[in-house]
Amino acid sequence: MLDVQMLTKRFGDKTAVENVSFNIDRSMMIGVIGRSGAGKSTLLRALNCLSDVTSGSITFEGQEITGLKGAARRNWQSRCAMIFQQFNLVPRMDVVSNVLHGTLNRRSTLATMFNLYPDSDIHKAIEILDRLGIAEQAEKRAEALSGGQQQRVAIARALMQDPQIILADEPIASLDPMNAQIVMQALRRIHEEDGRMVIANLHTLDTARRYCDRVIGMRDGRVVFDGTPEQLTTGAARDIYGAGADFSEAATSTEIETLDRSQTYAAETYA
Ligand SMILES: Nc1ncnc2c1ncn2[C@@H]1O[C@H](COP(=O)(O)OP(=O)(O)OP(=O)(O)O)[C@@H](O)[C@H]1O
Repeated sequence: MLDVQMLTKRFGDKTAVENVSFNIDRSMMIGVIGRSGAGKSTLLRALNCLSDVTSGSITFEGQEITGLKGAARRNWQSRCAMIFQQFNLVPRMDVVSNVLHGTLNRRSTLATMFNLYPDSDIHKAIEILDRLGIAEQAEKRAEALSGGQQQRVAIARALMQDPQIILADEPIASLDPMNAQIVMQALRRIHEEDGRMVIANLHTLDTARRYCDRVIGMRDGRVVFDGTPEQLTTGAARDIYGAGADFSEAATSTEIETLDRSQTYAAETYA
């Protein structure tokens, strides 16, 4: 499906991604982990053709992605929707209109200028919001929603494109543990129910372990780990994060685990 070979991206003297290779042969949920500056965002942006690569190749279902221009590039970008840490919604615009923005790639300039959306698209947008549990927020301005709700609006906007791949760049980094969990569960469901591939940059080890089928660990632009969550031992994590023997996994964990523990505790207490 997705094949990345010897991908390199330099910014002047700085090599952000260096000779990265991996092959994903079926749709799965993949977590990319590593320290700040390891090259995770640069890799995702290259996959989405948001920035040109220095060398190497990316192919999806046999099609070369690197170097795509114009309409071919836009077509690829609509097949692999991107979600960002800061949601990138239009704050003053209502939720449904934000979601409908996901259809921009396939609408005429005139329709876009006059905000003309076919009824079928509006129904689809509401269905997707409903699926993500936020249909009742449809008429509100995006800025009036919580961070977790805004990220679900961003996921809904991505789903409007009916993408084969969802690329999520630190999708939960700005969220509290409860909302982080809701957003990760939404991404997991989208993968399982729709068969879409999800590739998410994650800053926490426990999130990658919990939600992903495969984890790619990056350090200084290179892939230093590629395996299942079970293979991601403390020793492997230490390599990825370049930490010493005193490495503590807790340092790369959010409070999600704590939250789960307290939920289990509550469940046990009230059982
Ligand atoms: N546009 C740019 N110009 C110059 N250097 C850049 C640019 N984008 C990224 N870099 C550098 O490339 C390296 C990798 O950055 P990147 O943002 O991909 O890392 P990251 O793993 O996503 O980190 P973070 O989690 O902090 O976003 C960093 O050293 C960064 O400073």
